[in-house]
Order: sequence, then structure tokens, then C-alpha cells
Amino acid sequence: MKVGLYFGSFNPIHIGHLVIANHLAEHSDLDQVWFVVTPHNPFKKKNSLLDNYQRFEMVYRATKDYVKLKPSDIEFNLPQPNYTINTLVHLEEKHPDFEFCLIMGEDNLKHFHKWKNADVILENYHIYVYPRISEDAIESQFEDHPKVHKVDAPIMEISSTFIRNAIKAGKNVQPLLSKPVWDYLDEMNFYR
Ligand SMILES: Nc1ncnc2c1ncn2[C@@H]1O[C@H](COP(=O)(O)OP(=O)(O)OP(=O)(O)O)[C@@H](O)[C@H]1O
Ligand SMILES: O=C(O)c1ccc[n+]([C@@H]2O[C@H](COP(=O)([O-])O)[C@@H](O)[C@H]2O)c1
Repeated sequence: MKVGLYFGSFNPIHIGHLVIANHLAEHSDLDQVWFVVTPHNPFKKKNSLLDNYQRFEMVYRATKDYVKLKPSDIEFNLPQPNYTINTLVHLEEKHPDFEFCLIMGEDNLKHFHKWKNADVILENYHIYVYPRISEDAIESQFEDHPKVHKVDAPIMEISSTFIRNAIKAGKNVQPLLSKPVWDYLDEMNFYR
């Protein structure tokens, strides 16, 4: 089975994330897409981050009606901050029969050279890159790399930061979240 790994904080998961994951699951050779909920992204402060299990619960609720989309808590018990290379090694040991690939926005590819062991990741994993609007240029080493595959997915310029700030300001963000996520988040009074 070929699995695309979609790493993120998902604080909260929004329809932009879902549209991309579903597009990859339906229009590429991937059999499944796993949302890997990251406890601590090495590039981000943990400030406004909800508890791991609450972010996982939102991903679980968002994906439970999609057979090809799965939540993953694999990083919860790995050392923090979570370096993707460590998670990949761990996943290979746990699922030796699966083929793992990475799913990444064009914006992330632009900073990919700063990731821990970026060269090792690229040597061993295919990366599916979807378009994002961003100002920095993609490094030429990645632009035509045989392991980097551009995917023509829709561009959805929504961010979790925007959603958190809008909720705090008392705005209605319901169209940006799937209903089960909105219901949970509202019931739990998150981000207010
Ligand atoms: N609207 C979007 N469309 C496509 N990809 C997205 C979108 N928003 C975030 N992503 C990507 O999804 C992955 C997980 O997102 P993550 O939750 O970490 O980011 P985010 O929504 O930008 O959150 P924040 O605003 O809290 O930084 C990252 O690779 C990120 O680049
Ligand atoms: O391994 C690294 O060095 C590394 C550095 C930055 C980010 N990542 C992973 O990339 C994921 C998405 O990053 P971001 O910044 O777009 O939220 C994040 O959840 C981490 O798992 C990984």
C-alpha cells in the first residue's frame, strides 16, 4: 500500500487541508493519506497550540467519513521537537510493507533544505508537492528533482492562524471548517 504522509500541527484542521488530502487520495497513485498530527514542529513556537489529543480529535472527526484519509498520532510518543526524519524511520519499522511518501505545499518545499537530514529524506522518499501562493523561490535543486512530483491540486488560501484569530475576534468561521470539527471546537470553546 502506498501512503502519503501529510504532516502538520492542524491547530485546527480546516477545509484547505482536507481538500488537498482528498485530492491526493483521489487523483494520484496514493492509496491513503495520513494526517500526522505533530506535537511540536521544530520551526514553530508552541504558544497557541492546543493539546495534542484535542488536535488529533479534530483530525479524527474531520476524516472519519473518508475511507482513504486517516489520522495518525505516531509522533505523540517520539522525542520533541518532531523531526520528520525520525518519524519516517519509526514508520518504516512499524509498517515494513507500506511505501511512504511525503505531501508538501510549495511553500514548505522552499524551506525544505533547512529540515533535519533533508538530503536523506529526498534520497529515500518521493515528495508530492501541491501549489501554494508564496513569495520565496523554490530552490533549483528541488525544482527538477526526480523525487519531487508536482500535483495540480486546487489552491486554498486559508490558514489555521487566520481561523484562530477570527474565532478570538468573535467572527463566524463555520464555512472554513468541516461540520464535525466546528461542532467540537464550538462545544469545547477552543480559541475564544
Ligand atoms: N490552505 C492550505 N492549503 C494547502 N495546504 C495548507 C493550507 N494551510 C496549511 N497547509 C499545509 O498543511 C500542512 C499542515 O498545516 P499546519 O496546520 O501546520 O499549518 P497552517 O494551517 O498553516 O497552520 P498555522 O496557521 O497554525 O501555522 C502544512 O504543510 C501547511 O503548509
Ligand atoms: O524535520 C524537520 O526538520 C522539520 C522542520 C519543519 C517542519 N517539519 C514538519 O513539517 C510539518 C509542516 O510544517 P509547517 O511549518 O508547514 O506547519 C510539521 O508539522 C513538521 O512535521 C519538519
